[in-house]
Amino acid sequence: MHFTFCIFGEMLAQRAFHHFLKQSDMTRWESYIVSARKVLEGYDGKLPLHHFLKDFFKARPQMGSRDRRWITQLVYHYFRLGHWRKDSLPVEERLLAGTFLCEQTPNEILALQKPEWNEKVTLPLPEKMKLLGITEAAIFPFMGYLSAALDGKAFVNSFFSQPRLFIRVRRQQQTAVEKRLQEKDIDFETPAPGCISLPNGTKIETILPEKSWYVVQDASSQQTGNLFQARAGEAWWDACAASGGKSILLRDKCPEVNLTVSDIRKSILDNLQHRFADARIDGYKGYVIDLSNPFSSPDFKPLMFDGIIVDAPCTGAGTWARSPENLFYFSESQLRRFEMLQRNITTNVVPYLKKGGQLVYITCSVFASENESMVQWLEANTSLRAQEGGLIQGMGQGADSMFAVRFVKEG
Ligand SMILES: C[S@@+](CC[C@H](N)C(=O)[O-])C[C@H]1O[C@@H](n2cnc3c(N)ncnc32)[C@H](O)[C@@H]1O
Repeated sequence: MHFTFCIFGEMLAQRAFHHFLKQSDMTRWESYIVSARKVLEGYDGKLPLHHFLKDFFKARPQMGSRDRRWITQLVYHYFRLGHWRKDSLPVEERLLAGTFLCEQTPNEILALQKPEWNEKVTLPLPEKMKLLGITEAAIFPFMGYLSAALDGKAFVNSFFSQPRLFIRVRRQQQTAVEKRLQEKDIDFETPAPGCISLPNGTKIETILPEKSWYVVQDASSQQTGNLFQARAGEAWWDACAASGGKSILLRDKCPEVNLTVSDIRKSILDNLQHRFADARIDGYKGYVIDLSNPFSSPDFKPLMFDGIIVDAPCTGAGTWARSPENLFYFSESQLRRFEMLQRNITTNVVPYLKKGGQLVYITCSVFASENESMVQWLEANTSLRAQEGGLIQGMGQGADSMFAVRFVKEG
Protein backbone atom coordinates (compact mmCIF):
# COMPACT_ATOMS: atom_id res chain seq x y z
CA MET A 1 0.00 0.00 0.00
CA HIS A 2 2.74 2.33 1.09
CA PHE A 3 4.78 1.31 -1.98
CA THR A 4 1.85 2.03 -4.34
CA PHE A 5 1.36 5.43 -2.71
CA CYS A 6 5.03 6.23 -3.14
CA ILE A 7 4.99 5.32 -6.82
CA PHE A 8 1.75 7.23 -7.35
CA GLY A 9 3.11 10.21 -5.42
CA GLU A 10 6.28 10.15 -7.45
CA MET A 11 4.32 9.95 -10.67
CA LEU A 12 2.27 12.96 -9.62
CA ALA A 13 5.40 14.86 -8.65
CA GLN A 14 7.04 13.99 -11.96
CA ARG A 15 4.00 15.05 -13.94
CA ALA A 16 3.88 18.32 -11.99
CA PHE A 17 7.60 18.82 -12.64
CA HIS A 18 7.22 18.22 -16.39
CA HIS A 19 4.20 20.49 -16.45
CA PHE A 20 6.27 23.16 -14.67
CA LEU A 21 9.18 22.65 -17.08
CA LYS A 22 6.90 22.93 -20.07
CA GLN A 23 5.29 26.04 -18.61
CA SER A 24 8.63 27.71 -17.94
CA ASP A 25 9.90 26.73 -21.40
CA MET A 26 6.81 28.15 -23.01
CA THR A 27 7.29 31.38 -21.12
CA ARG A 28 10.96 31.67 -22.04
CA TRP A 29 10.45 31.04 -25.78
CA GLU A 30 7.39 33.19 -25.89
CA SER A 31 9.31 35.97 -24.17
CA TYR A 32 12.04 35.66 -26.84
CA ILE A 33 9.42 36.23 -29.52
CA VAL A 34 8.00 39.19 -27.57
CA SER A 35 11.51 40.69 -27.24
CA ALA A 36 12.28 40.13 -30.94
CA ARG A 37 9.02 41.89 -31.77
CA LYS A 38 10.04 44.78 -29.51
CA VAL A 39 13.36 45.09 -31.39
CA LEU A 40 11.54 45.08 -34.72
CA GLU A 41 9.04 47.72 -33.57
CA GLY A 42 11.84 50.08 -32.53
CA TYR A 43 14.13 49.49 -35.51
CA ASP A 44 13.82 51.55 -38.71
CA GLY A 45 16.89 50.40 -40.69
CA LYS A 46 18.86 53.62 -40.24
CA LEU A 47 21.50 52.23 -37.86
CA PRO A 48 23.31 48.95 -38.58
CA LEU A 49 21.22 46.27 -36.86
CA HIS A 50 24.09 45.02 -34.70
CA HIS A 51 24.52 48.53 -33.22
CA PHE A 52 20.82 48.79 -32.49
CA LEU A 53 20.83 45.36 -30.81
CA LYS A 54 23.84 46.33 -28.71
CA ASP A 55 21.93 49.32 -27.32
CA PHE A 56 18.77 47.24 -26.88
CA PHE A 57 20.58 44.68 -24.70
CA LYS A 58 22.54 47.34 -22.84
CA ALA A 59 19.22 48.74 -21.63
CA ARG A 60 18.18 45.22 -20.48
CA PRO A 61 21.08 43.92 -18.38
CA GLN A 62 18.88 41.19 -16.89
CA MET A 63 19.06 39.25 -20.18
CA GLY A 64 21.67 36.51 -20.16
CA SER A 65 23.93 35.56 -23.07
CA ARG A 66 21.61 32.74 -24.17
CA ASP A 67 18.63 35.12 -24.23
CA ARG A 68 20.61 37.67 -26.21
CA ARG A 69 21.79 35.04 -28.66
CA TRP A 70 18.31 33.72 -29.39
CA ILE A 71 16.66 37.13 -29.67
CA THR A 72 19.44 38.25 -32.04
CA GLN A 73 19.01 35.07 -34.12
CA LEU A 74 15.26 35.58 -34.36
CA VAL A 75 15.61 39.17 -35.52
CA TYR A 76 18.20 38.22 -38.14
CA HIS A 77 16.00 35.34 -39.32
CA TYR A 78 13.18 37.85 -39.77
CA PHE A 79 15.25 40.06 -42.07
CA ARG A 80 16.74 37.16 -44.05
CA LEU A 81 13.32 36.60 -45.61
CA GLY A 82 13.82 39.90 -47.45
CA HIS A 83 10.77 41.15 -49.30
CA TRP A 84 8.69 37.96 -48.99
CA ARG A 85 5.22 38.97 -47.68
CA LYS A 86 6.96 41.92 -46.06
CA ASP A 87 3.84 43.84 -45.18
CA SER A 88 1.23 41.09 -44.94
CA LEU A 89 2.65 38.37 -42.67
CA PRO A 90 2.20 38.71 -38.88
CA VAL A 91 5.57 39.27 -37.16
CA GLU A 92 5.39 36.00 -35.17
CA GLU A 93 4.72 33.94 -38.31
CA ARG A 94 7.66 35.57 -40.07
CA LEU A 95 9.98 34.95 -37.11
CA LEU A 96 9.07 31.26 -37.15
CA ALA A 97 9.31 30.93 -40.95
CA GLY A 98 12.75 32.55 -40.81
CA THR A 99 13.79 30.19 -38.01
CA PHE A 100 12.64 27.19 -40.06
CA LEU A 101 14.66 28.26 -43.10
CA CYS A 102 17.81 29.43 -41.30
CA GLU A 103 18.22 26.71 -38.66
CA GLN A 104 19.46 23.26 -39.66
CA THR A 105 18.89 21.37 -36.43
CA PRO A 106 15.68 20.75 -34.45
CA ASN A 107 15.23 23.42 -31.81
CA GLU A 108 12.96 24.15 -28.88
CA ILE A 109 11.29 27.19 -30.36
CA LEU A 110 9.98 25.28 -33.38
CA ALA A 111 9.26 22.22 -31.21
CA LEU A 112 6.90 24.35 -29.14
CA GLN A 113 5.45 26.63 -31.77
CA LYS A 114 5.62 24.67 -35.05
CA PRO A 115 6.38 20.99 -34.29
CA GLU A 116 5.48 19.98 -37.88
CA TRP A 117 8.29 22.24 -39.18
CA ASN A 118 10.72 21.14 -36.50
CA GLU A 119 10.54 17.59 -37.88
CA LYS A 120 11.57 18.89 -41.31
CA VAL A 121 14.16 21.44 -40.27
CA THR A 122 17.08 19.31 -41.53
CA LEU A 123 15.77 19.32 -45.13
CA PRO A 124 17.85 21.23 -47.73
CA LEU A 125 16.93 24.92 -48.06
CA PRO A 126 15.21 24.66 -51.50
CA GLU A 127 12.88 21.95 -50.14
CA LYS A 128 12.03 24.01 -47.06
CA MET A 129 11.31 27.03 -49.28
CA LYS A 130 9.04 24.91 -51.45
CA LEU A 131 7.21 23.67 -48.37
CA LEU A 132 6.42 27.25 -47.33
CA GLY A 133 5.71 28.35 -50.90
CA ILE A 134 8.58 30.86 -50.90
CA THR A 135 10.44 31.67 -54.13
CA GLU A 136 13.78 33.42 -54.64
CA ALA A 137 11.99 36.15 -56.60
CA ALA A 138 9.65 36.83 -53.66
CA ILE A 139 12.60 37.28 -51.28
CA PHE A 140 14.54 39.37 -53.78
CA PRO A 141 12.25 40.94 -56.40
CA PHE A 142 15.17 42.76 -58.09
CA MET A 143 16.71 39.88 -60.10
CA GLY A 144 16.60 41.95 -63.31
CA TYR A 145 19.03 44.49 -61.84
CA LEU A 146 21.80 42.01 -61.00
CA SER A 147 25.16 41.77 -62.76
CA ALA A 148 24.71 39.28 -65.61
CA ALA A 149 27.60 37.11 -64.36
CA LEU A 150 26.00 36.57 -60.93
CA ASP A 151 24.28 33.30 -60.03
CA GLY A 152 21.06 34.92 -58.77
CA LYS A 153 19.65 31.79 -57.12
CA ALA A 154 22.86 31.09 -55.19
CA PHE A 155 22.97 34.76 -54.21
CA VAL A 156 19.47 34.66 -52.71
CA ASN A 157 20.10 31.32 -51.00
CA SER A 158 23.21 32.82 -49.40
CA PHE A 159 20.99 35.23 -47.40
CA PHE A 160 19.97 32.35 -45.13
CA SER A 161 23.31 31.80 -43.46
CA GLN A 162 25.73 34.14 -41.80
CA PRO A 163 28.97 34.29 -43.86
CA ARG A 164 32.27 33.20 -42.35
CA LEU A 165 34.85 35.41 -40.69
CA PHE A 166 37.99 36.00 -42.77
CA ILE A 167 41.35 37.34 -41.70
CA ARG A 168 44.34 38.30 -43.80
CA VAL A 169 47.57 37.30 -42.15
CA ARG A 170 50.33 39.92 -42.24
CA ARG A 171 54.03 40.28 -41.48
CA GLN A 172 54.94 36.65 -42.30
CA GLN A 173 52.99 35.39 -39.27
CA GLN A 174 51.07 32.60 -41.04
CA THR A 175 52.73 29.78 -39.07
CA ALA A 176 52.34 31.55 -35.73
CA VAL A 177 48.67 32.36 -36.44
CA GLU A 178 47.86 28.81 -37.53
CA LYS A 179 49.59 27.43 -34.41
CA ARG A 180 47.44 29.64 -32.14
CA LEU A 181 44.26 28.59 -33.95
CA GLN A 182 45.20 24.92 -33.62
CA GLU A 183 45.98 25.34 -29.91
CA LYS A 184 42.50 26.80 -29.40
CA ASP A 185 40.94 23.99 -31.44
CA ILE A 186 39.48 26.41 -33.99
CA ASP A 187 38.19 24.81 -37.18
CA PHE A 188 39.80 26.96 -39.87
CA GLU A 189 40.54 26.79 -43.61
CA THR A 190 43.09 28.56 -45.80
CA PRO A 191 41.30 29.24 -49.12
CA ALA A 192 44.18 31.39 -50.49
CA PRO A 193 47.70 32.26 -49.35
CA GLY A 194 47.46 34.52 -46.30
CA CYS A 195 43.66 34.20 -46.18
CA ILE A 196 42.13 32.29 -43.25
CA SER A 197 38.45 31.40 -43.10
CA LEU A 198 36.95 30.96 -39.61
CA PRO A 199 33.52 30.06 -38.26
CA ASN A 200 31.46 33.23 -37.90
CA GLY A 201 31.42 34.54 -34.35
CA THR A 202 35.03 33.45 -33.68
CA LYS A 203 36.44 35.86 -31.07
CA ILE A 204 39.64 36.33 -33.03
CA GLU A 205 40.85 39.29 -30.94
CA THR A 206 41.07 37.05 -27.87
CA ILE A 207 42.92 34.32 -29.77
CA LEU A 208 45.43 36.56 -31.54
CA PRO A 209 46.39 39.30 -29.08
CA GLU A 210 49.02 40.81 -31.43
CA LYS A 211 46.85 43.03 -33.64
CA SER A 212 49.52 43.74 -36.24
CA TRP A 213 49.66 40.06 -37.26
CA TYR A 214 46.34 40.13 -39.10
CA VAL A 215 43.45 42.24 -40.32
CA VAL A 216 39.83 41.18 -40.41
CA GLN A 217 39.04 41.38 -44.11
CA ASP A 218 36.58 39.44 -46.20
CA ALA A 219 38.08 36.96 -48.71
CA SER A 220 36.64 38.86 -51.72
CA SER A 221 37.94 42.15 -50.39
CA GLN A 222 41.39 40.54 -50.08
CA GLN A 223 41.11 39.47 -53.73
CA THR A 224 40.65 43.08 -54.94
CA GLY A 225 44.30 43.61 -53.96
CA ASN A 226 45.36 41.49 -56.96
CA LEU A 227 44.52 44.55 -59.08
CA PHE A 228 46.82 46.94 -57.19
CA GLN A 229 49.88 47.00 -59.45
CA ALA A 230 51.89 49.44 -57.36
CA ARG A 231 55.65 49.95 -57.51
CA ALA A 232 58.02 51.33 -54.88
CA GLY A 233 58.09 55.13 -54.78
CA GLU A 234 54.76 55.58 -56.59
CA ALA A 235 52.09 57.93 -55.23
CA TRP A 236 48.73 56.23 -54.52
CA TRP A 237 45.50 57.74 -53.25
CA ASP A 238 42.81 55.71 -51.47
CA ALA A 239 39.99 58.16 -52.15
CA CYS A 240 37.18 56.52 -50.12
CA ALA A 241 39.38 55.06 -47.43
CA ALA A 242 36.90 54.47 -44.55
CA SER A 243 38.90 52.67 -41.85
CA GLY A 244 41.65 51.87 -44.36
CA GLY A 245 41.12 48.20 -45.28
CA LYS A 246 42.30 48.68 -48.88
CA SER A 247 45.15 51.03 -47.88
CA ILE A 248 46.58 48.45 -45.46
CA LEU A 249 46.30 45.84 -48.21
CA LEU A 250 48.10 48.16 -50.65
CA ARG A 251 50.90 48.91 -48.19
CA ASP A 252 51.30 45.21 -47.39
CA LYS A 253 51.71 44.49 -51.09
CA CYS A 254 54.04 47.44 -51.67
CA PRO A 255 55.43 48.91 -48.41
CA GLU A 256 57.35 51.68 -50.23
CA VAL A 257 54.27 53.22 -51.81
CA ASN A 258 53.68 56.88 -51.01
CA LEU A 259 50.15 56.79 -49.51
CA THR A 260 47.40 59.43 -49.37
CA VAL A 261 43.99 58.65 -47.87
CA SER A 262 40.76 60.64 -47.81
CA ASP A 263 37.14 60.30 -46.78
CA ILE A 264 34.16 62.56 -46.33
CA ARG A 265 34.26 62.98 -42.53
CA LYS A 266 37.00 63.62 -40.01
CA SER A 267 35.61 61.02 -37.56
CA ILE A 268 36.19 58.38 -40.25
CA LEU A 269 39.82 59.38 -40.62
CA ASP A 270 40.23 59.38 -36.80
CA ASN A 271 39.06 55.80 -36.84
CA LEU A 272 41.48 55.01 -39.69
CA GLN A 273 44.31 56.51 -37.63
CA HIS A 274 43.64 54.00 -34.82
CA ARG A 275 43.44 51.10 -37.23
CA PHE A 276 46.69 52.18 -38.93
CA ALA A 277 48.38 52.39 -35.51
CA ASP A 278 47.29 48.80 -34.74
CA ALA A 279 48.55 47.71 -38.15
CA ARG A 280 51.79 49.71 -37.74
CA ILE A 281 51.17 51.74 -40.89
CA ASP A 282 52.72 55.20 -40.78
CA GLY A 283 54.04 57.91 -43.09
CA TYR A 284 50.81 58.69 -44.93
CA LYS A 285 48.80 61.86 -45.61
CA GLY A 286 45.11 62.13 -44.73
CA TYR A 287 42.48 64.60 -46.00
CA VAL A 288 38.79 65.18 -45.42
CA ILE A 289 37.30 65.61 -48.91
CA ASP A 290 33.76 65.43 -50.24
CA LEU A 291 34.31 63.99 -53.70
CA SER A 292 30.73 64.34 -54.86
CA ASN A 293 31.70 67.77 -56.23
CA PRO A 294 34.85 68.86 -58.08
CA PHE A 295 37.33 70.05 -55.49
CA SER A 296 40.60 71.88 -55.29
CA SER A 297 42.70 72.63 -52.28
CA PRO A 298 46.17 74.17 -52.11
CA ASP A 299 47.04 71.74 -49.28
CA PHE A 300 46.26 68.62 -51.29
CA LYS A 301 49.56 67.05 -52.31
CA PRO A 302 50.94 65.33 -54.33
CA LEU A 303 48.79 66.78 -57.05
CA MET A 304 49.14 63.85 -59.41
CA PHE A 305 48.96 60.16 -58.56
CA ASP A 306 50.26 56.98 -60.17
CA GLY A 307 47.36 55.05 -58.71
CA ILE A 308 43.94 55.81 -57.25
CA ILE A 309 41.62 53.42 -55.44
CA VAL A 310 37.92 54.29 -55.54
CA ASP A 311 36.22 51.87 -53.16
CA ALA A 312 32.93 53.59 -53.80
CA PRO A 313 29.95 54.02 -51.48
CA CYS A 314 27.34 51.55 -52.77
CA THR A 315 24.22 49.55 -51.89
CA GLY A 316 26.45 46.91 -50.29
CA ALA A 317 24.27 44.19 -51.85
CA GLY A 318 27.21 41.77 -51.94
CA THR A 319 27.32 41.88 -48.13
CA TRP A 320 23.61 41.47 -47.39
CA ALA A 321 24.03 37.97 -45.95
CA ARG A 322 25.93 39.73 -43.11
CA SER A 323 23.48 42.62 -42.86
CA PRO A 324 20.10 41.30 -44.09
CA GLU A 325 18.36 44.38 -42.67
CA ASN A 326 19.72 46.24 -45.73
CA LEU A 327 18.10 43.69 -48.04
CA PHE A 328 14.79 44.23 -46.21
CA TYR A 329 14.93 48.03 -46.48
CA PHE A 330 16.31 48.17 -50.02
CA SER A 331 14.33 49.97 -52.75
CA GLU A 332 15.21 50.59 -56.40
CA SER A 333 15.49 54.34 -55.80
CA GLN A 334 18.81 53.70 -54.00
CA LEU A 335 20.33 52.42 -57.25
CA ARG A 336 19.99 55.75 -59.04
CA ARG A 337 21.32 57.66 -56.01
CA PHE A 338 24.44 55.49 -55.75
CA GLU A 339 24.95 55.49 -59.51
CA MET A 340 25.12 59.31 -59.53
CA LEU A 341 27.42 59.39 -56.49
CA GLN A 342 29.76 56.76 -57.99
CA ARG A 343 29.94 58.63 -61.32
CA ASN A 344 30.67 61.93 -59.57
CA ILE A 345 33.30 60.56 -57.20
CA THR A 346 35.15 58.73 -59.96
CA THR A 347 35.07 61.59 -62.49
CA ASN A 348 36.21 64.03 -59.79
CA VAL A 349 39.36 62.04 -59.01
CA VAL A 350 40.39 61.36 -62.65
CA PRO A 351 42.05 64.82 -63.09
CA TYR A 352 44.45 63.82 -60.28
CA LEU A 353 45.56 60.64 -62.06
CA LYS A 354 48.71 60.79 -64.20
CA LYS A 355 48.40 59.74 -67.84
CA GLY A 356 49.09 56.01 -67.94
CA GLY A 357 48.23 55.80 -64.23
CA GLN A 358 45.83 53.19 -62.83
CA LEU A 359 42.47 53.57 -61.13
CA VAL A 360 40.96 50.60 -59.32
CA TYR A 361 37.18 50.93 -59.04
CA ILE A 362 35.63 48.71 -56.36
CA THR A 363 32.13 48.12 -54.97
CA CYS A 364 30.68 45.50 -52.64
CA SER A 365 27.60 45.44 -54.83
CA VAL A 366 26.19 42.89 -57.28
CA PHE A 367 23.96 45.32 -59.20
CA ALA A 368 24.90 45.97 -62.84
CA SER A 369 24.26 49.73 -62.58
CA GLU A 370 26.96 50.03 -59.90
CA ASN A 371 29.32 47.64 -61.66
CA GLU A 372 29.41 46.70 -65.37
CA SER A 373 27.25 49.66 -66.47
CA MET A 374 29.47 51.99 -64.45
CA VAL A 375 32.52 50.64 -66.31
CA GLN A 376 30.78 51.32 -69.64
CA TRP A 377 29.80 54.82 -68.52
CA LEU A 378 33.32 55.65 -67.33
CA GLU A 379 34.84 54.42 -70.60
CA ALA A 380 32.38 56.52 -72.58
CA ASN A 381 32.72 59.67 -70.48
CA THR A 382 36.28 59.76 -69.14
CA SER A 383 39.79 58.86 -70.30
CA LEU A 384 39.71 55.64 -68.25
CA ARG A 385 40.05 52.33 -70.11
CA ALA A 386 39.21 49.06 -68.34
CA GLN A 387 42.08 46.53 -68.26
CA GLU A 388 41.06 43.61 -66.07
CA GLY A 389 38.79 42.51 -63.25
CA GLY A 390 35.05 42.03 -62.80
CA LEU A 391 32.67 40.36 -60.41
CA ILE A 392 34.08 38.41 -57.44
CA GLN A 393 31.44 35.91 -56.31
CA GLY A 394 32.06 34.97 -52.72
CA MET A 395 28.96 32.85 -51.96
CA GLY A 396 30.70 29.51 -52.61
CA GLN A 397 33.17 30.04 -49.77
CA GLY A 398 30.86 31.86 -47.34
CA ALA A 399 32.28 35.26 -48.27
CA ASP A 400 30.88 38.55 -49.58
CA SER A 401 30.58 39.30 -53.30
CA MET A 402 32.38 42.29 -54.76
CA PHE A 403 33.24 43.96 -58.02
CA ALA A 404 36.68 45.35 -58.90
CA VAL A 405 38.09 46.62 -62.19
CA ARG A 406 41.49 48.14 -62.95
CA PHE A 407 41.48 51.03 -65.42
CA VAL A 408 44.39 52.86 -67.03
CA LYS A 409 44.16 56.55 -67.95
CA GLU A 410 44.70 56.99 -71.66
CA GLY A 411 47.88 58.85 -72.54
C1 LIG B 1 32.83 51.16 -49.25
S1 LIG B 1 33.40 52.35 -48.15
C2 LIG B 1 35.13 52.22 -48.30
C3 LIG B 1 35.73 51.02 -47.59
C4 LIG B 1 37.21 51.08 -47.41
N1 LIG B 1 37.92 51.39 -48.61
C5 LIG B 1 37.76 49.81 -46.81
O1 LIG B 1 38.42 49.03 -47.50
O2 LIG B 1 37.54 49.58 -45.62
C6 LIG B 1 33.01 53.84 -48.95
C7 LIG B 1 33.50 55.09 -48.25
O3 LIG B 1 33.17 56.20 -49.10
C8 LIG B 1 32.95 57.31 -48.25
N2 LIG B 1 32.17 58.33 -48.99
C9 LIG B 1 30.84 58.41 -49.14
N3 LIG B 1 30.51 59.52 -49.81
C10 LIG B 1 31.66 60.17 -50.09
C11 LIG B 1 31.97 61.38 -50.75
N4 LIG B 1 31.00 62.15 -51.25
N5 LIG B 1 33.26 61.75 -50.85
C12 LIG B 1 34.23 60.98 -50.32
N6 LIG B 1 34.01 59.80 -49.68
C13 LIG B 1 32.74 59.40 -49.56
C14 LIG B 1 32.19 56.73 -47.07
O4 LIG B 1 32.33 57.58 -45.95
C15 LIG B 1 32.85 55.37 -46.91
O5 LIG B 1 33.83 55.42 -45.90
